[in-house]
Amino acid sequence: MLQAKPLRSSSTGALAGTIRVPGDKSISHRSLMLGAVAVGETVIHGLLEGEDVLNTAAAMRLLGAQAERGGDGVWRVRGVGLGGLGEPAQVLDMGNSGTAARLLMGLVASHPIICVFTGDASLNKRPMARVTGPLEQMGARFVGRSGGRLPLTVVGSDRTVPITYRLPVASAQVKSAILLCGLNTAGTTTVIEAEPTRDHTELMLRHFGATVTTERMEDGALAVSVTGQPELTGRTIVVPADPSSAAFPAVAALLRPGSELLLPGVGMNPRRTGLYDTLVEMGADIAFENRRDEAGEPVADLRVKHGPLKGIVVPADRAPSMIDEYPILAAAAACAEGTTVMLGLKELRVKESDRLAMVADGLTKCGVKVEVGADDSLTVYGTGKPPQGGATVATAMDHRIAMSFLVLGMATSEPVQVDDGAFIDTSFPGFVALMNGVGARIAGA
Ligand SMILES: O=C(O)C1=C[C@@H](OP(=O)(O)O)[C@@H](O)[C@H](O)C1
Ligand SMILES: C=C(OP(=O)(O)O)C(=O)O
Repeated sequence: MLQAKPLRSSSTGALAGTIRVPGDKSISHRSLMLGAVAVGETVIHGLLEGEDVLNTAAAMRLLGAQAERGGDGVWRVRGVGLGGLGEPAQVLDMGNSGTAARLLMGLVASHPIICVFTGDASLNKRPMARVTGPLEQMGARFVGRSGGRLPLTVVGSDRTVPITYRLPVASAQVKSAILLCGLNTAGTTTVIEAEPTRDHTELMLRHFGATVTTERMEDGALAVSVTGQPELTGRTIVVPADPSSAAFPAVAALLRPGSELLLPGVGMNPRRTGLYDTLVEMGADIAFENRRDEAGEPVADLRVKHGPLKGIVVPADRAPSMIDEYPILAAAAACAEGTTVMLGLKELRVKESDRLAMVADGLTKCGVKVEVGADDSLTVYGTGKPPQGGATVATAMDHRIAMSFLVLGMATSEPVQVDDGAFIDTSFPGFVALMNGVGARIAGA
């Protein structure tokens, strides 16, 4: 259990400089998992060394792969080959990370081994039936608590069967769990998604040598198929800076008069950039410079300058491309002029915390008028003036809630305190030092 770490963020002057945001969390998890089932060595540059990803690395070692950081900061994974994962002698503790738990359950399900998964108090509340259901259809078995929560035991099988599965909820984690089980299953496994979710699993599977096809169906949905039991070969991976983490310094720069920040090499996969589209629609001055591809993923250097923001309506169909960015968007909306309406936020209720409730409560405490709709929408009434602040906000073991309110505190009349900043290390180690290095005033409270 981490020690609670209260933090206080006070109003700042202009923010200026360059922030090198750490590596993409989604891509980092996947690079370790696929490296572990490939033949030969995978070399990973820029792996996120956050708690969530370090838990994945530890789990891959317990399953028989080698995964180590070299003295040069580069990670090297020596894989066991597809189908070669061994039964772990210990419980797989995935900490705070839904991605690690759900994707790894999929990967081990097609191996004849038994794995016990657990997590921290936040992860053990999150729904797992969304992955255990389809994986059971493929032939794995699960034994655990009622209600489909961790801790639970996966009884894997080397006789899994391919399925065609239509996602009942827009989730890249569910899609990926099924594709990763399909990877070691003879035949073709297909996942149909009505709304496109992040496609890092598909891109990386191809990079390692698997055949993955994407086909548009008559109703507009996408059918993503993986051909089972390919030969995967170790690769070099360059992890881009995480657009979900870059969102925090980006919004901070937008809010503070006179600011200009450069954020180099940020991942610009179109399935991840909904927040940036939204901020530009709100009037933000963001330049996407030097657009290029790095190891199969588009990246750009973001130059963000302060300027006024106006309220807008954010449509529900944009949610999958900015699902983790609503807390920081809400902080921006609180400082904008006019009303921002965010539609289709039901999934926010099952993240590290109930993000819809936590954001609404925290903003209310900071003097911002908000409404949560019965349709899981969030309306934030911005006045164009700095919100009051002067409150302590609860974070409920949620890194993104903590960072969002620390950014808000840079712009409020009185400081904003968060009850616990310890979980920031799950996704953005070094956040406080990097932000203070460009002019923020975040300190222990
Ligand atoms: O696949 C992934 O790496 C992720 C998918 C999303 O979750 P869902 O699939 O539950 O929407 C996102 O919220 C999470 O931070 C990372
Ligand atoms: C939801 C998140 O991650 P996970 O589902 O992996 O815990 C997140 O990082 O915002």
